[in-house]
Amino acid sequence: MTEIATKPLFQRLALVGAGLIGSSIAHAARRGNLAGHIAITTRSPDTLKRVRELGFADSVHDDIASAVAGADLVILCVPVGACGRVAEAMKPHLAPGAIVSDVGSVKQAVIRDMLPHIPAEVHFVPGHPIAGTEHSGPDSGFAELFDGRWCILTPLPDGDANAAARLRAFWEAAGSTVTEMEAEHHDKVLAITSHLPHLIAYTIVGTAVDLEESTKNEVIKFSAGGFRDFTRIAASDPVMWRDVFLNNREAVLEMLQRFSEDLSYLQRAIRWGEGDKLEEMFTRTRAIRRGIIAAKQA
Ligand SMILES: NC(=O)c1ccc[n+]([C@@H]2O[C@H](COP(=O)([O-])OP(=O)(O)OC[C@H]3O[C@@H](n4cnc5c(N)ncnc54)[C@H](O)[C@@H]3O)[C@@H](O)[C@H]2O)c1
Ligand SMILES: O=C(O)C(=O)C[C@]1(C(=O)O)C=C[C@@H](O)C=C1
Repeated sequence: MTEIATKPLFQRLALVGAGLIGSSIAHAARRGNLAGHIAITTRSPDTLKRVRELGFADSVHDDIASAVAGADLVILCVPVGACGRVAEAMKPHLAPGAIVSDVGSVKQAVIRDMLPHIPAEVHFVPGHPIAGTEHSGPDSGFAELFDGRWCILTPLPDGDANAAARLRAFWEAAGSTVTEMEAEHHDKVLAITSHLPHLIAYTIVGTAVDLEESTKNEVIKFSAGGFRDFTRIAASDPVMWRDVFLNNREAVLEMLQRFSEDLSYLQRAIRWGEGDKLEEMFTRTRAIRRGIIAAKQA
């Protein structure tokens, strides 16, 4: 159970981007009384209209200047490739002492793109909630998204410790368990735990779709269990994931190289009938799954 704060942690929370993550933060902030006022802005007029209809913000702005003005916490919830441009646009309107954060799935590229646009008297604390779904847009958000999930902060080495502590308190009150990491390490870890699995899902579903017509029909008809899980992941937002791969190129390519080598090893074992090698690998991976479940129950 998450607690409801008696006094809001922030006076005015400004969210830039009202998709799955932006709208979920608004819902979670409302649920926990985390902000005295929730202001939202986003790029498309259709999304702005929908956010007004859904009513999860106190004010909805068609310009970034009025949304971030007077905010003591600003969180960018846009695709990682757009973070630099958004930071540049909001720079002149940020209040001194404000905390600026983001939720991008990649950290080094976001820091590289945003940092030049952060005024000296504003505190930049990058972040990444490890929580999501395959859905996008303002209708997809919900208050419970972050409950029991990790949120990784990657504070800058010379950043303000008090600002990081305040952002940590915000995410904890939103239901998350917060940890800190260096941005480079974050990008490596997420490349294998999140980015590569998405790339594999996109590939396997694409391969199935490219099969000749008769087989394809069978794939759809009998898609249960394993393949269905891949189709869920492969339904994730194309723009978001395009930006993730373009902005975490080095780490993803490194993990992809290692993955390809391991796949070739299994391919060889199948070709030469080396059942012991297959069994040994599958036994190791089963133990990992069981370890994850046991850790969750502990
Ligand atoms: N979806 C997930 O599972 C997940 C999980 C954790 C973090 N993230 C990160 O959160 C961020 C947002 O992802 P999402 O899932 O909410 O995506 P989404 O597609 O649901 O929403 C993106 C929002 O950003 C807006 N937008 C796009 N470009 C913009 C710009 N230049 N200026 C202003 N608004 C702009 C869109 O209109 C939309 O409202 C991404 O950086 C992503 O890497 C996503
Ligand atoms: O649960 C899902 O659908 C997700 O893909 C969430 C997921 C992940 O890979 O775990 C996706 C991207 C993020 O940056 C963080 C979380």
